[in-house]
Parts: sequence; C-alpha cells; structure tokens
Amino acid sequence: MITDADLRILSVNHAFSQITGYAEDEVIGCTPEFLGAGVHDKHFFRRILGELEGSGRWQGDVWNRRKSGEVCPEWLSLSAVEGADSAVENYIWVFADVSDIKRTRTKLEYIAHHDPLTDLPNRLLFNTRLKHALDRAQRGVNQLAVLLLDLDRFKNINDSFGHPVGDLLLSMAAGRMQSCLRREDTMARIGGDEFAVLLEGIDDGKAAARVADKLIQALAPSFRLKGVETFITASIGIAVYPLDGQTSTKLMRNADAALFVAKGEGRNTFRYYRREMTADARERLTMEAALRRAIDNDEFEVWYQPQVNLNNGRFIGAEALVRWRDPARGLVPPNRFIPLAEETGLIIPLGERVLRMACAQAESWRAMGIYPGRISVNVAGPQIERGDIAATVQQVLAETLLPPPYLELEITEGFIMRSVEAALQTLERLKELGIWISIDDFGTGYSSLSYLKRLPVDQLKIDQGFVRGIPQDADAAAITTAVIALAQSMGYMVIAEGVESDEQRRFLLDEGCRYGQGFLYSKPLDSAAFEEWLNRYAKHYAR
Ligand SMILES: Nc1nc2c(ncn2[C@@H]2O[C@@H]3COP(=O)(O)O[C@H]4[C@@H](O)[C@H](n5cnc6c(=O)[nH]c(N)nc65)O[C@@H]4COP(=O)(O)O[C@H]3[C@H]2O)c(=O)[nH]1
Repeated sequence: MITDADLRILSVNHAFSQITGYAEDEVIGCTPEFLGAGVHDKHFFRRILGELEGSGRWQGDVWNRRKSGEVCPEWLSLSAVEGADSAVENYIWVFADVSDIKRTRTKLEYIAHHDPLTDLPNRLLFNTRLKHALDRAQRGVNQLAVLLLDLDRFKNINDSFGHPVGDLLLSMAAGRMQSCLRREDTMARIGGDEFAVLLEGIDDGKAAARVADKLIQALAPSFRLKGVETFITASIGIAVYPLDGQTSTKLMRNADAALFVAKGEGRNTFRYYRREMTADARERLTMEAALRRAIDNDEFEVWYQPQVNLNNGRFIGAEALVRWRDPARGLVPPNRFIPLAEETGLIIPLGERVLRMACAQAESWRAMGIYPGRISVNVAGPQIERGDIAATVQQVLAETLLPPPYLELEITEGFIMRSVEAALQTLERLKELGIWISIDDFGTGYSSLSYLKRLPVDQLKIDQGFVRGIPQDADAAAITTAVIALAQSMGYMVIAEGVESDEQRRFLLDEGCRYGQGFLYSKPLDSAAFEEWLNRYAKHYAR
C-alpha cells in the first residue's frame, strides 16, 4: 500500500485485497485508520509517527480488521520516501498476515508450559506463576502457600499394570485433585508423580492444611483403571510465605523437605515445613556424600551372627550383617545408613558388595576346611525393584565359586507385599539358581495367605519385635504361635531372631519353632571372631 505524506491511500496491490478483503477502488483516497481493529490506543500511533519522523522507518505487530469484521494480526513495515527537498512524499506500507504464525506461537507456548498428559501447567509455568505471586504477596498483606505432593508408591502401579494404566491414573488423579481447588489456585505436574499447588491470597497457613486434607480425601475413593480397581494415596509437604521462605527456590526446597518427612512418617499425610527439617536434610546430604565415598573406599565389613538349632544348639548357618567402619564416625550400625542407602539407590552397589564379601568369605572358610553353614544375606527392596538381583547373584556365585545351597537371601515381607507380582517373578528366578530364600521380619507385613502360598520361599523369619515380647506379652505370644503354625502348615521352615533368654527359647521350641539366632547364643561377630567361634564350635562338637 502506498500513501501520500498525509497518509491518504494512493494505491494498493492484489495481496492487500486478499488480506483485507477491500478492493482498490474502495480504499483509494482513505487514510489507513479505517483498517484498525480498535485494539491500539492513540499513543501507539503517535509513537509510530514519531519514529517515522525520526528514522523514516517503523516495524512491528499491528491488529487490523478485515472487511469481514475479523480481527487479524499483521506484521507491518512502514518506510517514508523523501522527495528532492528531503520532505516526505510517500509512505510505503508492507504488511503480512501473521495469524498462522501467531496461532503456532500460541500453541508452542502452551506446549512449552503444560504437561501433555494431564493438561496441567508444568514446572516452568509453575515457577513463573510462583514468582509473580511472590511479587504480589510482597506488596500486600496476604500469605501464600506451596504444596508439593507426591503419589505414594506410584511406581508399583506402573510396574504391576503397565505405563498406559499408570498414565490413566495420573490424569484421573490430577482431575480429582484439581476439582478441590479454586480457579485462582495453580496446580502443576512437575515430575513423574509429583504435583505442586500454589495457593495465593490465604489468610494463614491453616488454609493450606485444609486444602492438603481435601486433596488427600479426593484420592481416597478407588480408581477403576481399564477394569482394575486401584487405590492411591499422596504425601504432601507445605511451605508458607513469608515464614518458611521469601523466594521461590527456598519455598520449593522447604516444601520438599516437609514432603520428605511426610513420606517418612507413614505417607498419606501432610506436613508443614519446620526449621529442623533443613538441618535434617543437610545432615542427610552429608551422610549421603560420606556413604558414596565409603563405597568407593571399601569401608564396609560383614559381621556374622550364628543361627542354631534351638533344641541342641547345633550350628546351621549365619546371618551376614553389614557394618560401616567410617574413619570419622567409627563403627556405624546398619540402621544408621541402610535407610538412606535405600532411598538414594546406593543400596544397589552396597548390597552387591556385601553379597560378594559374604560369599567370598564363606567359600574361603570352606576351602580352609571350616564349615560355614548357610550364609544368609539381607536384600533390600530397591535391589529387587531397580537392580537385577538374580543376575547379580548368579554372577557372584560364579565368581566366588560358592555352591548355591550355601547362600540364603533374606527379603523383607513388607517389600514383597508392596509389589507382589514383581517380587514373585524375581523370587522364582532366584530359586532356579538353587539358593535358599527366607522372608524376613515375618508378621509385620500383612501378607495375604493366597499370596504366601504362591511364594517360592523356604523359610519364614519371625521378627524380633514379637520374640522380644514372649512369653509374657499375650499379643506377641499369640502372633508368634500363629506364625509358627502357618509356616508349618505350608511346609516352610521357621526361624526366630532376637532370642535372648532361655524362656524365649523354650517357648519357641514348645510351639514348634526349631531354629533361632540371638544374643543367647552370640552377638554378631566380625569375620575373625566368627572364624574363632566356628573353630571352637567344631572342636566342641568333635568331642
Ligand atoms: N536386641 C537384640 N538384637 C539382636 C539380637 N540378635 C540379633 N540382633 C540384631 O538384630 C538384627 C537382625 O537383623 P535384621 O532383622 O535382618 O535387621 C537388619 C537388617 O534389616 C539391616 N541390615 C543389616 N545388614 C544389612 C545388609 O547387608 N543389607 C541390608 N539390606 N540390610 C542390612 O539392618 C538391620 C539391623 O542390623 P543389626 O544392627 O546388625 O541388627 C541385627 C542383629 O545385630 C538379640 O538377641 N537382641
């Protein structure tokens, strides 16, 4: 389009008519104002004219209205053409219809800021909104809260039913949770099974607790997923501005620390951030770094606790128990580092090392003519869930030359119950290797009988929590008796741990439990002391 210096249209081309819908004779002599969509104010045009006067050029986005009434975005490039006396004679207007580009850009922007599965904002958009909300909160009197929410044991759903079912659950759960929120709240999916909620304009932290409670309740009814009925719970950590942090990074970090505590304290619950949590988290990080270094530096030892026949004291084997000899902390017991190793996945290399050390040690005793009995090694859930424990065991047995019947693996009942199908497959592969399998801490994991019958295990281990109470504590005694009867009826061996007194030994024997381990016989011993114990034992029984 060409106009004169007073912006009167002199000529337009064919493309102009195509974009605007006006024929040439309809526009000649008019000023381009009639094309405007009424979106821009008068300052906008003043700015354009100012720039034209100064530099003779202007470029930018404008909104025009077609003859049909439709508003369309255009990219306009405007240049002034000067005459011989340097006065502007004409303006040349070149514009392009950019509706398609704008549409694509809007779509791309949406994709970049949303999670395709649930259609919720993603982490990027959540962070932007949180930052804006903090700006607003700093100017006002209201507080705001960040809730971080994690679906408990979601991985098991994926493992047991497959990813399509897991995805369906995620989007259904997201829908239910979103229906508990106000329009002005933001809920985002910020990771696989992690969600974040931003509550703005709240009077106090209690409002956040009410929302957290609603979210937990919303998930409580069962989900029907492709014919499968499933339950899911969530843990939530809450951080409130300004008390728990003034920046988005700090609020997110502190909500995460609170989430961690909610998970540790039984899940399906929420926790507010407290200052000590950061100290705990820092301590955890220090401990994790120390643990990684300890694995690299081989700072672990395996100790052995004899297992015996309760009737005659005959030795049958030993439980291998890991100890960490830390240069700074001294000898660290497993309950101080195994939970962290499980959380961080470090249990996989650590567990493999313990297994290798125990098998190599047992084989070396055998080579020396010392009978080590069956060595039982603890296996933690993540070693089965995330590692290939059957392949590891096969490789370690091949490397160390220990015959499989000398090895027993102890797997906790709690883990098996958490993902029965996955555990079943692994246990079957392990059993095929010819090793023994026992269920540790039996009686604490609510096994259902139907599953128990299907498990390829040899032995149940009665948790020391029950043994401690017998015979005085009626509940502990009843459970112990029931576990022994159950094991017998299914043809499993049963062994008790934590046997400290002769009274306990007699009770167990009377009820039909023939094997045990505990301080009554021996504490766990380091390998040299256990070797001595084995030699003394062999001499005693040779007599
Ligand atoms: N009060 C009392 N306690 C007794 C008695 N007899 C044995 N104990 C202790 O009871 C624990 C038995 O092991 P656990 O239940 O498998 O419980 C183990 C096991 O769950 C875990 N653990 C130990 N070593 C490993 C390992 O190599 N891998 C994994 N994943 N876990 C391990 O750490 C837990 C604690 O191990 P420890 O501190 O060595 O504690 C051992 C043992 O020292 C007794 O008569 N009275």
